[in-house]
Amino acid sequence: MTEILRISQLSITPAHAPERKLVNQVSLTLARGKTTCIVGESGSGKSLTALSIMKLLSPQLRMQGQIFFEGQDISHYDETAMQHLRGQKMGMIFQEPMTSLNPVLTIGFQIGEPLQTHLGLKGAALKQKVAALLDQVGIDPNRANSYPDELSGGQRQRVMIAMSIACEPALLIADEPTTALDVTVQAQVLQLLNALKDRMHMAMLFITHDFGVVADIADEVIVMFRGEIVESGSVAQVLHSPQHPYTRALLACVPDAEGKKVLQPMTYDWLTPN
Ligand SMILES: Nc1ncnc2c1ncn2[C@@H]1O[C@H](COP(=O)(O)OP(=O)(O)OP(=O)(O)O)[C@@H](O)[C@H]1O
Repeated sequence: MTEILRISQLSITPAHAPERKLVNQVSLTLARGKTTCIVGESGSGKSLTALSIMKLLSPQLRMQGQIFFEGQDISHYDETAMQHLRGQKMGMIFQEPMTSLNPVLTIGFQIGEPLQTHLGLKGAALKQKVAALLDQVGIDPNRANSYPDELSGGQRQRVMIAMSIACEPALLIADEPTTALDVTVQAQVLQLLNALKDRMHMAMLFITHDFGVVADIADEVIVMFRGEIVESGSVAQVLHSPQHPYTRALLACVPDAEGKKVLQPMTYDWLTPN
């Protein structure tokens, strides 16, 4: 296993309330060519964990712990050092591409930006690489001059994917990238991410609350509850023999064969009182 990222004892608290642990003592390792899914209900600390890797936490939050990226401790990197990593060595895609895409710039220009900034590409070489990236994510390269609002939701997410993989990052973080898409488009985007991860041999950290998605793409699974990891293991272990009552309760919410959600009342009697 080639380690790409290791988080050691990550804790995140509001600056004004250091006793309130939003993320508590989280440790995890991501390997090259593998997809690790973080699952958990809303507010369990999934996004904060992902944002802390990129050092994109709100200034109102404080982070403790260490983050190693390709063997380097990046916990104390300043903004300039992080800008060098972001978009080049680490890519990130979010649930809603319109919040990240600029509506007044063409998609070709936006896909080209990281290539200019990090790799110094310009002119014909830049145009050629943008066309190749569009093709790679399943968009006709002739659409490079389109604006984001001329595309469907699924196509916009494909543009975001093209931007995030443009410099062939070692790590791709995907925070609920398919939640806003309809089921068919969701399956296509998952398939695309999986294929790109394999082709480029990236480590992928994929955040979701959907065990159907986990079953489709995960190698490893981490279950978070109230800021802590309650269970982790291979996808087979966690999905087929979950050890923790919270994981079992989450799994019980997965829709059955007819698509009906079988909600089980969740009890928290396994929680130890603080
Ligand atoms: N800037 C902030 N200041 C204070 N609390 C915050 C801040 N950002 C997030 N939180 C809190 O931290 C907790 C974890 O948030 P996080 O966004 O990581 O959850 P999540 O598991 O990703 O949820 P979701 O699936 O809804 O995105 C939540 O209780 C949230 O309200």
